[in-house]
Parts: sequence; structure tokens; C-alpha cells
Amino acid sequence: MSTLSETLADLSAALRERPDDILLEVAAGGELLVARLRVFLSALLLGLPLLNHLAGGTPGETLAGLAGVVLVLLLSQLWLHLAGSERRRAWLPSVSSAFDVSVVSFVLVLLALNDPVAALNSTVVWSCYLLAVFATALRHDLRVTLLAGSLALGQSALIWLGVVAMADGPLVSATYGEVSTGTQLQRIVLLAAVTIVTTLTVFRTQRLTRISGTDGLTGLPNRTYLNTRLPHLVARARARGETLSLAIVDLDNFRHINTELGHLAGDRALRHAVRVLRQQLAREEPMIRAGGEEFVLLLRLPTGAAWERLEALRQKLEAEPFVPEPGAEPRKLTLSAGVANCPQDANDLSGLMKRADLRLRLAKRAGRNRVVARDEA
Ligand SMILES: Nc1nc2c(ncn2[C@@H]2O[C@H](COP(=O)(O)OP(=O)(O)OP(=O)(O)O)[C@@H](O)[C@H]2O)c(=O)[nH]1
Repeated sequence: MSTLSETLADLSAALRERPDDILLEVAAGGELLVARLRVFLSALLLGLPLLNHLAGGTPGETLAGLAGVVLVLLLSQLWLHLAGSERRRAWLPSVSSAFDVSVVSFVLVLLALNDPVAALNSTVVWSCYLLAVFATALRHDLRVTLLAGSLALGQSALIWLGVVAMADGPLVSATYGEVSTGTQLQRIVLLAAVTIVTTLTVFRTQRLTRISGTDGLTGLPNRTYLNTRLPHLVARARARGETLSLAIVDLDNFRHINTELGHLAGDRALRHAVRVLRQQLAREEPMIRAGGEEFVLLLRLPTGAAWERLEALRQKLEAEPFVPEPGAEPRKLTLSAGVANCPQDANDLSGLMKRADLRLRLAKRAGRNRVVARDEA
């Protein structure tokens, strides 16, 4: 069990880490969910000016309320459009969360213009701060939660101090009662507590997401990544008219390593092969452990260049044999690979996988230790 100081150290390390691709994918889905919820809630708010009018509010108040709600609805549509588009905008979660918090402050300031006590004692509007901070859990980014929480704390404290500074008598109203320092402090503490709990929730979900998408032995993305992330990468490349090549790489005769050196040495051999291959790849070139001693690589290259790249990887692995233990005889590892290109061979992940697998089998049949990018070896 981890102590508080260990948790804080892990938290601060997580704050400095760049979210990985799976997290970004999950977060983009969360952003879209929040954007839809925002549009629904702001459409519901359209009823408020009408209720104000029916309750005998002045036409000025009703019109001002209507203008505010229509503005929020229009901006919500804009956020929905941005969240739903294929293009990833790194700033979107932070800016949309800051927007949610600031809308609550904006409504409180509007309330203050009519009745200063309402801005400090209104429970329903103020609770929307809690909702805005809690909704950042769906963005799966610690920095976004901390930003929204700090903004909510800062803005609500400013409204409190502003209303108190401008009051020319006791802050009491027939509808909202009396403003008490104790209640205002409790609200600040509650907001801070919700920010902390949401931050910890995000932290834990980040860990779980990372574990579920990562292969424990090699540290590479696993089949979950292959199934969830790769279809998007292929679809995006297709939409942009870009070319990309998918390779299935399989270590040759790996069974022999296990039978001759034992399973633990086999594990080390797998890690060695992954290290050698991964070192040759750029950060944005995914290498996934599809299962056993089989890996999937995605390269933003046309067929010829992808074949050359794989051939260089094959030679590198051959040139860096695996040493089972210090002083032991080095053991040569080789790989076979099948390459398929989008859009030349197929337009989607499943088509590319089938074609690459076919060519991998050709490479194995032709004697292993080779790369095949066409339908004959
Ligand atoms: N040590 C270890 N072995 C593994 C792991 N995953 C798969 N393997 C072994 O990899 C071997 C794969 O065997 P095969 O599918 O017959 O393929 P191969 O011996 O590599 O032969 P070809 O693919 O035809 O060249 C099996 O012996 C598996 O037990 C792992 O995580 N650790």
C-alpha cells in the first residue's frame, strides 16, 4: 500500500508526463460527451427567461436572461463542433473547462447586479461550479482538473470579496437570507475538496487506462491499443489522403529459444528484440505487441520506403544478438515481416492486417529472416 508522500510523488510525476495515445483517445471521447451534455443543459436553460417572465419579472430582466442563455447555447454548439471534429486540439479540454467555470461566475455576477445576496447564497447556480470541476474527470487530464478547480476557487472568492466590498449595508435579502462568512468559507472548502477528489479520480483512471493498454512484459502498447487506436489512425490518414504502411513482424523460430534456454530467458530475448527494434523507431511510429512474439508497426511511408525501413530493422536485430546471461554464447535473433500499404492494398485496418499477414506467411514459407511487401516472396 502506498503512503501519502508516495502518492503525492506519483501525482507530481503524472502531472509532468505527456498523456499517451490511449488516454488522449479516451479523453477525446469524454470531451465529446461533456460537449453534448453542455448543449442539452443550455437548451434546458432556455426555459428560465420564460419562467422569469411568467413570475412577473420585468421585460428588461427577461430579455437580458434570454440573451445570456442564447449566447451560452451558441457557444455550446461551437464546443460541440470542435469536440466532434477529427482534428485533435490540445487546448480544447483546458479552454472548454475554463469556459464552464466562467459561465457559472458570469451567471453569479448577473445575479449580483439584481440582488448581491443572491450571488453569494444561491445554491443551485453555485453548485454548477462543483459540476464543472467534476466533469473534468471525463477529460482524463490532471492539469485540466487542477486548472478548473483553481479557476472556480479564484473566481468564487473574487465574487464574494467584490460583493462584500461593494455592499453599503448588511447583506440580507428576503429571498436568499443573510450572507454569513462561515457559509462562504464552507463553500470554498467544499470546492477545494471536490477538486482534490476529482484529481485523485483522474489519477487512478489514468493508471488503470495505462495498465489496460500496455503489455506488462515489453512495455509496448498491447492488443487493446491495436483495436481502439489503430482504426482511427488509419481512418485519419485516409481522410487526409496520406499514405501509410502496416507491418506485421514475427520473430523466427522463437519456440527453439524457449525450449533450449527456458521460458525466462525467452522473456528476456523478447525484451531484447523489442529494445533493439524500438530504438530504431520514432516516437510517433507505433510498435504494438499483437500477441506472443508478433508485433504490428505503423509507418507513415509508401511501400518501397516501408520495405527499406523494415529491412534495416531486420538487419539491426540480426547484428545485435541476444546474450542470455553474462559470458554466455550470444544467440542470433531474426525476424520475418509482411508489409501492406494504405490505400494501395487496403483502406482499413482489418484489410491491411489480412494483407500483411498473408505476406508474413509468404516470408516464413520462403525461409524466414526476410521482409515481404508484395504478393510474391
Ligand atoms: N518466453 C516467452 N515465450 C513466448 C511468449 N509469447 C509467446 N511465446 C512463445 O513463442 C513461441 C511461438 O511459437 P510458434 O508460433 O510456433 O512460432 P515460432 O517458433 O517463432 O516459429 P515461426 O513463427 O514459424 O518462425 C511459442 O513457443 C510461445 O510459447 C512470451 O511472452 N514469453
